[in-house]
Amino acid sequence: MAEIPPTETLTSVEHQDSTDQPNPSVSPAPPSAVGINLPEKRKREVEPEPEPSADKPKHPLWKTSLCSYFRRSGELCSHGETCRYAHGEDELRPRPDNTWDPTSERAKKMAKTNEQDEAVEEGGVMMTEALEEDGEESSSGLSKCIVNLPMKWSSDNFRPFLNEKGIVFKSAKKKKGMIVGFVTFESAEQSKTAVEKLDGQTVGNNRTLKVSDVIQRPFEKNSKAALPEKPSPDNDDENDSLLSSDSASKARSARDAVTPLAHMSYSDQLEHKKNSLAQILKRLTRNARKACPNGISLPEWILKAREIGGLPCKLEGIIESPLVNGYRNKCEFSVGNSLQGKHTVGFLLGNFREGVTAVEEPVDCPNVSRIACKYAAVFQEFLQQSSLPIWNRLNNSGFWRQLTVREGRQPCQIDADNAESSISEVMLMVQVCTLGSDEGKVKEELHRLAQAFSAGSTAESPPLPLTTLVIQDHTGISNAAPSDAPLRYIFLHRGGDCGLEIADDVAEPRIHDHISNLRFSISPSAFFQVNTLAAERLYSLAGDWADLGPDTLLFDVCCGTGTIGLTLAHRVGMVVGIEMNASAVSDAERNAEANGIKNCRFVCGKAEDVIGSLMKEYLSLPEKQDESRETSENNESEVNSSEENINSVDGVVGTEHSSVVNHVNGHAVNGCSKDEAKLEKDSISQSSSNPIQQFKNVVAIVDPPRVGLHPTVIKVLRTQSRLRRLVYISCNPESLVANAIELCTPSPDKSEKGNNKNNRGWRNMSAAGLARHRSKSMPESEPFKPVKAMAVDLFPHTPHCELVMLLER
Ligand SMILES: C[S@@+](CC[C@H](N)C(=O)[O-])C[C@H]1O[C@@H](n2cnc3c(N)ncnc32)[C@H](O)[C@@H]1O
Repeated sequence: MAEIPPTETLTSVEHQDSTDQPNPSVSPAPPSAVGINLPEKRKREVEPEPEPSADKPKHPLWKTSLCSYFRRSGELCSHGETCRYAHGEDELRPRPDNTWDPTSERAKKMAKTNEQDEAVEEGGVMMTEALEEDGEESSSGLSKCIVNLPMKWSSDNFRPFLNEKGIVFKSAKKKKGMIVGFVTFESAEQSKTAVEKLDGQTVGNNRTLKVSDVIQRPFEKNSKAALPEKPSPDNDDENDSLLSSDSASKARSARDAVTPLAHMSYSDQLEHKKNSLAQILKRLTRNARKACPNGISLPEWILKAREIGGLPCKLEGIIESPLVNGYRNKCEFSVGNSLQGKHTVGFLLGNFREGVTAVEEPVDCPNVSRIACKYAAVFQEFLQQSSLPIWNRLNNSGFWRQLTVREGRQPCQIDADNAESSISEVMLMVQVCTLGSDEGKVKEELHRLAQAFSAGSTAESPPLPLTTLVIQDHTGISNAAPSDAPLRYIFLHRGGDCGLEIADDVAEPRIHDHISNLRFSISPSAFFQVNTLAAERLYSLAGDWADLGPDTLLFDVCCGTGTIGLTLAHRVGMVVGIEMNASAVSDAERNAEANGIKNCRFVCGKAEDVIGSLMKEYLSLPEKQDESRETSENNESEVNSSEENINSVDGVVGTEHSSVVNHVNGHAVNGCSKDEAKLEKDSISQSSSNPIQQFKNVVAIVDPPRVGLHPTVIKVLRTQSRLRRLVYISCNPESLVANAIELCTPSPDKSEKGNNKNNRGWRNMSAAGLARHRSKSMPESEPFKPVKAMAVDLFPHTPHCELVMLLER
């Protein structure tokens, strides 16, 4: 485990990482415009300078960001030569992941060049789909991409623009949110004239247009007959969980796209992640300081932050992943055309909105197992001969969309050099869109596919594990399917001469994995951490920090298949798990039973809908009425008042959050519906007549999705005064920081609570700004304080990392 010496972290408020600055293009509206009464600006406290030392090794981020003082004043700051930040572009060095400080001229120039030129160099715009209009495929060479169009344009803006320029065309298409438009011509002459008239023209806000060839699909044959109807475009977002959006927006290889840190040694990767996390954590101190209401003294943790370089608490280090290569137990492979136009199963090289649909094979991606690569290759081979078309992201049409490979491991000592030997089960899930396809033909093709996978598995020696094949039917625009998308199951039983048996319409299949000697049954759509061995370390750390005992009631918020609660159940009196995905909840119940665990209850519902009632049910009990009545009444009124507050802000804030949740999960309701959640609420209130044990120690471990916790959940946790300890596990440190601002900032007294109705500027606020704003309406309650934090690397070779923070009060 690598420790962070406090002296190596930044020490001056002045010297913030420039990535901390709000994005200038989305700068928040001035306070007056959004009705926020900002407290008077606090006097900036001068923090000690780092000791310059010639023999000390340089900080890994040495001179990789511009000094904010220098940027503002153009002069050397008080640290002079010893400043770890660059005084000017000349001094600036690239970051360990080969990117540049995004606020530097160099990065801005590169971004512009990338946008305008790189996209149209040899590889075209990496748009490997052809435009098909009215069922007619464009003939080779008569389609062009126009790059660098305004993002907000749709076809309705694009076509009049072409007409205005006197361009004659057969069809033209442009999606909002993309910088690329597509035009098809009737003749080579029309195409030539368009290139002459458009290339190099400026449009909108000084955007220089480039005209490029669409990469054609030499491998695609007449597949029009099977094209389904076009679903309406409501979402352009691609959600390939492996694509590293923040590093390679247009990578040249799958390896660069999904494992952008793979060129670094593992110890350098850990150092890099730890330093990035430290920078993000400092935002918690800065924002909580800013949000602290006037007239209320700053909490001690903020005052003490200067002693640890501005961190809100000690960042204790980063726990390594036991497996560094081939660690992923789940890989989602997209189906698309490669840059050479071949049907390919692998990873997208960038974002669809930038015109990238090119998919490349998962070659040299060190996080993917050999087994997953092998099944991707088998599927790719199959697609070359299939009579059904692959999915076209541009037209939202086609049949074959995605392959997910999920692996289950036996409970054995893992040999890092032969990790594959522990993989005993494999679930293959193929996503298709059957809309408009002939059912007979679909059945035939699925049968052939099952045979191809079976043959692929037995062709290896020893044969690759293959437990089940699941077909997921999904008609949406993005590959992120809702958890209730229809499934068909094909069990593959090898036996006798026949090689396999296909059994349609049988009970939902599962695979199994092991954590802390427990066996977990996982259904196709349920969440399970992708790095099982590192997850085991994550959960045990969370358990250690939660200070558990037989008199502990543990709330496992966003519990998935119950992994955290079940692995810690033997250390507590009772676990209450909350999860919105119905399949995951039934997995959790099944897992409790299979492992003989009796002290767990799992509730299906959105945490924001059920947590208030659950806390009330468990924490307002008659036994300790005398001593707790007052508190519980207070809590009740606090929770109620927080609900009122939420409603008052919610027209804006709540809507925003739910739309994010919906967006992340792909669809409006993922798992339990609001009504089901309400039923769950009803069942909670009915069951409150049953005797429920009173617990002394109440702890919550929260493990939310990337967007973080819903504001209602934050308010319930904050205002439930019997909850003294909270362990926050996060795969997105930015949302942890935003949520912790609300949990840890002192609440304003009644007189200071501003009018929060006028929130028109919220869309432009950063997550931290929004959290500061929300903290103003936090009901009076004792804030938490950050006690310690630790990173756990679940995702070697990528910039991602889990972060755990202990909050107490
Ligand atoms: C990061 S996963 C953690 C799962 C589990 N703790 C584990 O480690 O396996 C987040 C989980 O939160 C669930 N989830 C997302 N939004 C939710 C909400 N609003 N309420 C309850 N659960 C939610 C997801 O379905 C997913 O299972």
